[in-house]
Amino acid sequence: MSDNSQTVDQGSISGEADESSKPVPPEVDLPRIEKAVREILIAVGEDPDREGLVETPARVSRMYAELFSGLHTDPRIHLKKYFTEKYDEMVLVRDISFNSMCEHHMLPFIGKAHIGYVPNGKVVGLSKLARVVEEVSHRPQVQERMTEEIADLLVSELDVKGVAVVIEASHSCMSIRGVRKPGSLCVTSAMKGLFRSNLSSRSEIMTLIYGGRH
Ligand SMILES: Nc1nc2c(ncn2[C@@H]2O[C@H](COP(=O)(O)OP(=O)(O)OP(=O)(O)O)[C@@H](O)[C@H]2O)c(=O)[nH]1
Ligand SMILES: [Zn+2]
Repeated sequence: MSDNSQTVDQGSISGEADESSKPVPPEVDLPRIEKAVREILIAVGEDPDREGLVETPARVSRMYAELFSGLHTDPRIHLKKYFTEKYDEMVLVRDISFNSMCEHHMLPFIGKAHIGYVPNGKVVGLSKLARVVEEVSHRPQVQERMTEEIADLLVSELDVKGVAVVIEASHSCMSIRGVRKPGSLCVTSAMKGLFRSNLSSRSEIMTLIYGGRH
């Protein structure tokens, strides 16, 4: 077990540094997670002191710190910096890959987000949309809420004329356990402003997202 200092053990195996080298948010209680993981190992009938598992609680605690890092960040900051442009046509960033954790089972759901918007004078750097996805996905989530949250952020921060967020993901909780349906894909969309009110804008953005691919 590590002490309370929140410092991150760099790991003893070379090449293992990527996950553990990320800064851990000060709010995350690594020793508490370690303790809980050790308890789970005992509860499922494992010996947490056997060689292969000795480092597992510490490793899993760092992993959760990373997977839930979005609980301690504010994605709005990425939308504060924008460019004033006259461009008032659609902008689409397609195929933004993400991984999130379903809040029902704490298992990953993995997929792609597509974000389209029509600016109202404010245009953001394209990477900022991916940064928003990163932060919103690194929380315990359900796909529908994640989709709405991204759309709402663009409305509130950029005052866009319209935003369309489409997310497609496969949920491990449906493939590796329970109903066991690998290959099923969940598709959600949130349409705001003119994408909600104007059918032709809506079908145009869907064509830009899926055109020629399905
Ligand atoms: N709507 C929605 N459901 C989700 C999401 N992630 C997981 N789920 C579902 O959450 C539900 C939880 O159902 P419960 O009946 O409480 O839990 P369970 O007994 O483990 O359900 P099964 O998965 O059917 O075995 C399941 O149907 C999951 O497929 C999500 O992002 N959105
Ligand atoms: Zn689940």
